[in-house]
Amino acid sequence: MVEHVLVAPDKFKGSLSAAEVAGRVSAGLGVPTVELPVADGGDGTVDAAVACGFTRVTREVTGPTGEPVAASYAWLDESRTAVVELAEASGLRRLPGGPEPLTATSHGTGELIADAVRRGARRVVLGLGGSASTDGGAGMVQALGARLLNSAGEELGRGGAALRELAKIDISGFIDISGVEVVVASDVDNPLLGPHGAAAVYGPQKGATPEDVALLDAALGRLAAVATQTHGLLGAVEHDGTPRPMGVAGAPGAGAAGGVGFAALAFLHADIRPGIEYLLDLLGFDEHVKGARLVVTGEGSLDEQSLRGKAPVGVAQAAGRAGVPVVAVCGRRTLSDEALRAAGIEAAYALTDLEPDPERCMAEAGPLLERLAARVAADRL
Ligand SMILES: Nc1ncnc2c1ncn2[C@@H]1O[C@H](COP(=O)(O)OP(=O)(O)O)[C@@H](O)[C@H]1O
Ligand SMILES: O=C(O)[C@H](O)COP(=O)(O)O
Repeated sequence: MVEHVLVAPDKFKGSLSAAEVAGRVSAGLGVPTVELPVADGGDGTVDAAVACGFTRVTREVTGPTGEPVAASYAWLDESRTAVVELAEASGLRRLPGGPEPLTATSHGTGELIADAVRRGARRVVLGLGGSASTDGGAGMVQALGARLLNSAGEELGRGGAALRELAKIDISGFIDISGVEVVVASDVDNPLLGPHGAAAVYGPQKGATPEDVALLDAALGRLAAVATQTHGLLGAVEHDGTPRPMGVAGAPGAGAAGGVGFAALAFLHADIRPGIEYLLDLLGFDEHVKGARLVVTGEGSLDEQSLRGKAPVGVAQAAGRAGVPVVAVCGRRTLSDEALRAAGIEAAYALTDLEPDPERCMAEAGPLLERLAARVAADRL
């Protein structure tokens, strides 16, 4: 049998989806390939799951600003697994106008989870990243039946800032998730609070000013404190009687997606896993890499961030375990050859090597990528 090339890229954000990248690379290589578009839990995760055999389920849910949005999750009947990508319902890309750091909500993500649970999900994979909100997952758990109340017993409004008024959480109407395994796939390991927390680190990319960051951090602290006091909150008390949610607030990943990581731990009993590793398992990477002579991975920008658990490095590690060499394609790169080799990537090919004008690189990404892949083939195959 002719050994195949496994083409397993992430998207080039802003120009090509992961499936489009895989298609163009295959066309340019001109040899037998297996295409396995990948994702790390953030934008494009549902698309990657659908490309590897999941069914797309689309629902109208609440967007980050309260406007309705059509959002999808991916569903696999055999294992009754739902892949819910937070960015689909509650992502920056769903903001109809400018950012709304104080009031953006994760509500729609909770609606998608509820839909998957009603459909009979045994496992819900919740992919985090690219969120518009810093609400500690408040909207998500409200959509799942929790009531977040102020001292007058009134339901809190939308968004993170409202949590400053939180006095009580009533979970008597919470959806029954017994028998549902919830796994959070996250590419960040920040805690909920403080200088490395959700508001401080990711608030600014959602439009938060320094004052907003301070306010949101305090509001998230209030959520953690009230969650700790909430009698009967899932996972509220460890076996030895110590309260869980405050500990949970410090857990790596609790600060992902504006604190949705925290809510998933405290309310959904979730396990948090490194996004790309978990997704590669789910997409069957180890099966596909067997017998391959080369893996081609990639993403839009190969930079310092890539080294911190982004898809190409995760792919390179997994391919390395199987003894298969890896090269990467990208739109642009700032990493040196040495840094790439240390991460297990033998060489990287950038569109900007072919076309120095960044705008044309974005606009003509598809045809350029085919040409770039032909270079990879000439060098490597
Ligand atoms: N066709 C392209 N040509 C050059 N650069 C690109 C292209 N597509 C995406 N990029 C660059 O990649 C960036 C997105 O990075 P990417 O790695 O895809 O996502 P993320 O940073 O979210 O992981 C864009 O802002 C842009 O700078
Ligand atoms: O706040 C978020 O959504 C993430 O935790 C960080 O998102 P990013 O990795 O997409 O920047």
